[in-house]
Amino acid sequence: MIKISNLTKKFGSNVSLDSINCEFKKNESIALMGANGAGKTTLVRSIMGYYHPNEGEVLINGQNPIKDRLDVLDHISFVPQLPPPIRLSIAELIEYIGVSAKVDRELIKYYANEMKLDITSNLSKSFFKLSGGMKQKLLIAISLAKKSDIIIYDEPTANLDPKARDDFYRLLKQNEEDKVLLFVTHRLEEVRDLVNRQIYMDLGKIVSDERF
Ligand SMILES: Nc1ncnc2c1ncn2[C@@H]1O[C@H](COP(=O)(O)OP(=O)(O)OP(=O)(O)O)[C@@H](O)[C@H]1O
Repeated sequence: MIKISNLTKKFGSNVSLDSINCEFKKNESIALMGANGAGKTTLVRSIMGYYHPNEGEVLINGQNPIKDRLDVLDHISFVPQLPPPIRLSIAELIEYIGVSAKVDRELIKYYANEMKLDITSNLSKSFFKLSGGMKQKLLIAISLAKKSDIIIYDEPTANLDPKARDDFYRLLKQNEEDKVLLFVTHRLEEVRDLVNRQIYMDLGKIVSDERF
């Protein structure tokens, strides 16, 4: 589903991705790990077409995420490390996602409820004014409701309390079949039951890649 060939991304003279070659296939759930600055987020962003590579390419189901951005993003659910500064109210955001990404609004509410996020009494509240954990819960609910082939999480649990993390991992376990799940994390112990492949990056390279 995702094929990364000889991918190099530099910022100035800093090589953030150094000739990465890697494939992610259906039913693979990958923990992507490595020290701060190893290149994990740059790799994730390259998969989503945020960056023009210096060399090499990414293909998602044969499509280029820069040239075919909208088509590619249609297949991806993504929750970033830090929630974006969205100024819409929760009701407006759900409506926007429902229309633009054709996500079932009721399913968003269902997953929000499963994540113990009280949407109903917060509908008019600005996303911006939610707590860090509430924002993350809503983004997770949207990511699950979108029913994408590819789910990418970049350290999504930092703001979640232990109960919410358990809820999240339970829902994810129910949703991983027939998908690629790419999970950037520093806490392997939390996702060990969820993943079947473990990749370590260091200095922009993949230094270990194990399936189990
Ligand atoms: N937009 C950018 N402009 C300049 N340099 C960048 C940019 N994004 C990332 N880098 C650099 O690329 C390298 C890899 O950063 P990246 O964010 O991919 O690391 P990471 O593995 O996700 O780290 P962390 O675990 O801290 O999130 C770092 O040296 C970082 O400074």
